[in-house]
Amino acid sequence: MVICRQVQRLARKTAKIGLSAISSFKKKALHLMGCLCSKGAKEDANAASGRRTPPRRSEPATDAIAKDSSSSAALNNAKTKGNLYGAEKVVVSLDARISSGNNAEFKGLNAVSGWPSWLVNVAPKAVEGWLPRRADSFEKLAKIGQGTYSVVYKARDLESGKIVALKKVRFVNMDPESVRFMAREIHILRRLDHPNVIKLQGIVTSRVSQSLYLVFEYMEHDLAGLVATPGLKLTEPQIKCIVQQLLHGLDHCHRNGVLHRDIKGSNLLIDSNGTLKIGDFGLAISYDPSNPQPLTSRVVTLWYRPPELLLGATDYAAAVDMWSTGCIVAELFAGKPIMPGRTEVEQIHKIFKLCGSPSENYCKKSKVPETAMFKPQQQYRRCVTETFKDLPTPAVLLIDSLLSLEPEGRGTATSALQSEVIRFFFFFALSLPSLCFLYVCAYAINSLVFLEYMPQFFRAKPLACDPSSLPKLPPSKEYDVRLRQEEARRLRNAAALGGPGAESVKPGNESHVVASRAIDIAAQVKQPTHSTSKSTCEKFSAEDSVPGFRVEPRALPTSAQVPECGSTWNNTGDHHRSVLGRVCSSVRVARKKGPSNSNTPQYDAADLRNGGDRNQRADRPAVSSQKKDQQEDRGRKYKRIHYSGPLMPPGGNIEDMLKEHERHIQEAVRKARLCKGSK
Ligand SMILES: Nc1ncnc2c1ncn2[C@@H]1O[C@H](COP(=O)(O)OP(=O)(O)OP(=O)(O)O)[C@@H](O)[C@H]1O
Repeated sequence: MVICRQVQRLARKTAKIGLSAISSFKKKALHLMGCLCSKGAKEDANAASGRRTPPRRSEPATDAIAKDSSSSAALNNAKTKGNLYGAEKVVVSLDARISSGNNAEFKGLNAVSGWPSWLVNVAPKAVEGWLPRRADSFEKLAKIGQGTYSVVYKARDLESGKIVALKKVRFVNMDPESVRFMAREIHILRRLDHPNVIKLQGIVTSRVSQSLYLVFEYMEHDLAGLVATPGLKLTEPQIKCIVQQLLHGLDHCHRNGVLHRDIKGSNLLIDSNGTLKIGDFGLAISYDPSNPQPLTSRVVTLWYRPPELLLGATDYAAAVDMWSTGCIVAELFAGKPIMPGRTEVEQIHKIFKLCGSPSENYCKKSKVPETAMFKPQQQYRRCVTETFKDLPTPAVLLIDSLLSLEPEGRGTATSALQSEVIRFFFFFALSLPSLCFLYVCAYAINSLVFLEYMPQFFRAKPLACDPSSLPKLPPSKEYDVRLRQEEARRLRNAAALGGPGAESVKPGNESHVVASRAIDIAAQVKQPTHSTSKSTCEKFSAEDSVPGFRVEPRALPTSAQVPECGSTWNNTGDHHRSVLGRVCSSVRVARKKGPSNSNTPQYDAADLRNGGDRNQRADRPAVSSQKKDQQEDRGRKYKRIHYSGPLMPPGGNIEDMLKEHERHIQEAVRKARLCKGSK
């Protein structure tokens, strides 16, 4: 009887699960339909083929994506969030008119609703169904982050009393292309809804500046800041917990046809409860695996960029995010970035040194003809397992699979999480003795299907901890680490030069203690933070300063550490330090020697924010070298054409080029030293 009842209950539960699975499948299908006609992807396609997408004022880049959010479901959703996005009454009245399909009328309504015309004219769908929040309904508390295109503030929502993050995005002369790319970010954010993906809560328009504020839930930490916390060593269960959340978030993005294309520590935000959320969808794009479109290869921050993108691939998918995930997993265990290349050339060299030279098959399969040229003369053997031999075996297996040169070898976020499903299956089967045959099946499936291919990372003990068991620390961000480094350097320079400020760091002086403490802190910082090309963002308008909080323009950090190439990583190893940031752009050097990229895809303004200027942050040192130009003319910056393609001239020799490249770096470092000495 008991067994009978249990079976009945089980049947009912299964039916429920089945129904919810069907409805979630329907939802996903709807999402997918939305992205099938993604113009974001088309734009990338145009960019890759060298065509410039003419600005179409009535049809923004992300128009098609927005069809999804313009559905009555999305509007209903907006209604439920009436307070956040505007008064419910107004949204309801919008609903009727929008559904009439009169776009012009909608634009007018939006203008009436308070959206600036430069936004509704270019990207009406981005804000469809939402009403703007007023800037004065927030109180800025502090600047907490700075990105390439944005400044992030901690703020208080005066209506709800909640603490939020305001990401301020400024546009240059309301350039329609930049607005369109911004709109794409908004579209993508509105489509995603998952506990491990940052939620866009609303948009604030500013009357006094040509900018928008995106309102997000406030997150205390980012992973880059956490990893760089002096003295902090994450335990294996904590690392598993972080990676698991990251994979869940990525799984949601990929299932919804979104590639993030910038997975890195500073974009993985963690709140005070230990919940990780993927943030910064500025480079994200909608894609349809069944109808792939060429995409720009100039995405993903250099250290986390997969080999195929470095080689100029334009046909790629979710595997690019999986490579970055592999770099993150290894970084969490090693306590520092594993492949901190200074240039694209150095980056690909580091990859080959760790993951082995590409095979003949890889070169043949690669759709980028230049791949074969990158085959180093000296054959590198893959040494991922040796390099990480001190790490737990399941972790090494996971890293090894995620860092596959072949994108197909990296698996998917779903497959990386599969072992979890199996664990659940085990539990389920064990809890019902009458169904113990399921246990046998589960075991058989697991050993046959997964044991060989799946890293058993999440199944092996120790298991992932609960997010609430992640370290409780004061708010820490990559930005905080940078500030600490900058302050230490400033004090160090002042002491060395004996100039103004030197007095305050004389021994015996109390400030000296402060200075040496700051230097200590900088010395303790385990990981270099990523300098970004914020030349333009560093000029703050009066609007940026808030009472009691003055925002000072800051110099960029110029030093970072570089571990020995090919060295073995462990959790305790000392970090090699080296001077960076003064390196001339060897990428430019390489390109100067190269052909005039005749057979290289040209990326036009359509992808500027995406693969062009925005991505310059990826090539950090190269960015620094361009900083001056950018300061000179921000407007012109948006007109520059960037391209991705061969890093080497046809017939060139990779070894010679690397030697030449190294020589240029050494020369630049020597010059910088001389310069410093002569001051
Ligand atoms: N919701 C949030 N809560 C707290 N801090 C945040 C939030 N969103 C972003 N930040 C902080 O601001 C920084 C910059 O934000 P974000 O990455 O979104 O901007 P970006 O211009 O795209 O930056 P980047 O060019 O570095 O990718 C992040 O690294 C993070 O530390």
